[in-house]
Amino acid sequence: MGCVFGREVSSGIVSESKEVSNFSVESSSRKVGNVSVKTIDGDVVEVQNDESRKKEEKVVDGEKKPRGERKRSKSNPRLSNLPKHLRGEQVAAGWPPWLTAVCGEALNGWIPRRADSFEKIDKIGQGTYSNVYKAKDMLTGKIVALKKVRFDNLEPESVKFMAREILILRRLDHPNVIKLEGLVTSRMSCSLYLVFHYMEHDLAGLVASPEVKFTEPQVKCYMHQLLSGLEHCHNNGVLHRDIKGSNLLIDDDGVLKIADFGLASFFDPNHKHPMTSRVVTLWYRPPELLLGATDYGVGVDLWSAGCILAELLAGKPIMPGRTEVEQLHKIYKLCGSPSEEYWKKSKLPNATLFKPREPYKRCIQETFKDFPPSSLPLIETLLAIDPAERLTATVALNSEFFKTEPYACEPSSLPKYPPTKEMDAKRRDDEARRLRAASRAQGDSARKTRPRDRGVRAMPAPEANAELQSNIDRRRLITHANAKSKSEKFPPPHQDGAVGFPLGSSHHIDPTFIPPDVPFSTTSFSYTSKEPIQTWSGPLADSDSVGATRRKKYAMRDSREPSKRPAVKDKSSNTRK
Ligand SMILES: Nc1ncnc2c1ncn2[C@@H]1O[C@H](COP(=O)(O)OP(=O)(O)OP(=O)(O)O)[C@@H](O)[C@H]1O
Repeated sequence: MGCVFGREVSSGIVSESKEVSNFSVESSSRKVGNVSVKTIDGDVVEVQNDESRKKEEKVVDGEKKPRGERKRSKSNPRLSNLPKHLRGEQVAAGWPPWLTAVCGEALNGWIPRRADSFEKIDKIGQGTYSNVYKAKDMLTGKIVALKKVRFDNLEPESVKFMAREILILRRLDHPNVIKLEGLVTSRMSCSLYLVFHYMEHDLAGLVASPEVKFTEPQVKCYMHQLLSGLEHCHNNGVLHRDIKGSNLLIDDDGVLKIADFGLASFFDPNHKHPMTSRVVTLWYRPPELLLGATDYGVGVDLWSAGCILAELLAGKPIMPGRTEVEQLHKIYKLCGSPSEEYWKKSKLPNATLFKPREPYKRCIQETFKDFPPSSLPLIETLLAIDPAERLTATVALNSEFFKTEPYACEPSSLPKYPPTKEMDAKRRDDEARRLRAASRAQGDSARKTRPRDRGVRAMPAPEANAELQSNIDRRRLITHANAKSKSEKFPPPHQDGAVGFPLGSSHHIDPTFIPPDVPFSTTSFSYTSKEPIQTWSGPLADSDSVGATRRKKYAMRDSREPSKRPAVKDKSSNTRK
């Protein structure tokens, strides 16, 4: 239940909204008990019970708020504000009404693509709330990526966040930002597919690949593209809030595109709204978010960009923390602890919990002494503890790093890599694990066939994050609502026990958890350009425990989902996204 069946009136995206109105369609609404059924030309397009409809109206549509809560609101860039008659035209064109209600503006000029006008080739990615497929567009012959987004159309928040991603993607238009090329709605499932240009690689996969070692011009080339994409997002009032290697996609022409706007948010530096601090994958999360900031800006993305720059030069992630507490200590150890002035001015919610007794000294120059000298001032700026000192993407693009020889290479001159997605690295791990198991079965020591430790993948932050039980519960609700699509199910509640990470502690980080310095003395690293890339992420463990870790990780894949969208589920916090 809870599915909305979008009527597929045509295939192909049209560029003129006029064409949309050419469809003549009869629509009607009727009530069966407390359930409303809407039909268009005899097809059921929406089934909702009164309760859920009220909830949805209250949240997603300012005009329909119940009496007493109604306010004449100004145009809110976070929501779609399409006039009713245009919405009607969109419904007539085959868009599900709930979708036009939440992101009608983003649908303008488009009509829905039919699922059967694409041929699925392979599953190429699995995200927190999506599966991504390589597919062929049967109309154009183009290879595309189809991102199947999971959501429940009766859950206003779930719809709202899905809509936000679409609205944001439609507002951005830059060579270094992934372009949303169309939407597919299907009668058969509750899912919606987002159509993107197909990208062969992602930066995390390239960094993890044993064959790849970037030169300075290549690092500059990727960083220039990343910062250009970020500059565009920020200038258009969008914070990405999840910059990390696996969200930086690269095509065979070396073009980098920022992808996955699932956590992105509109922001207006002149009209600030509190936002959730539970964003950005742990290793790339800036200190202010770990300290609970809800008033932040472009600095969060710039911090992540600084982590990426250092990672590209080091060949491994620079601060792979396993918990929020450990992450913060890694930051203090490398970047120094916040100054007294910063503690005073920032008034961060978790400041009292995390103010070290003795200040930590900043040691970026010593730690990265073998990096190209022109990279150090930029790393220093991007990894400034005070977000105000990180400046902007535009300033970073004008830094000495890009003006000093050797210059950035052209994207087209970058090597042509074999497919190297994070997913490919996972496949490599699985294959290595299979080989180990086979050799163990033959009585061989598993350690003899152990592949490079480098294959042991990082635990992405959402997995390492502490989760709120309410988030998990909410996911379960969505699961039940979506029970139709079997393969998309989340694990039943009893399997959540396999997660292995503490639940219910996201805003309550137990300071007693900090062992005096044990985790931190083992995580220091030094970089020399001559060193081969070594084990680059995740805790080292013997082969057996590696197997256990991976089993845990896969068991966690679904249960970690809530942390990806903390504000959606984190009812205990007063934050808005
Ligand atoms: N346009 C694309 N071309 C090729 N692969 C893609 C494309 N978009 C996404 N992918 C692959 O699918 C994966 C998941 O996509 P995406 O990050 O957008 O989803 P998500 O559910 O938000 O994931 P996550 O939880 O990892 O952030 C990506 O890491 C990437 O490997």
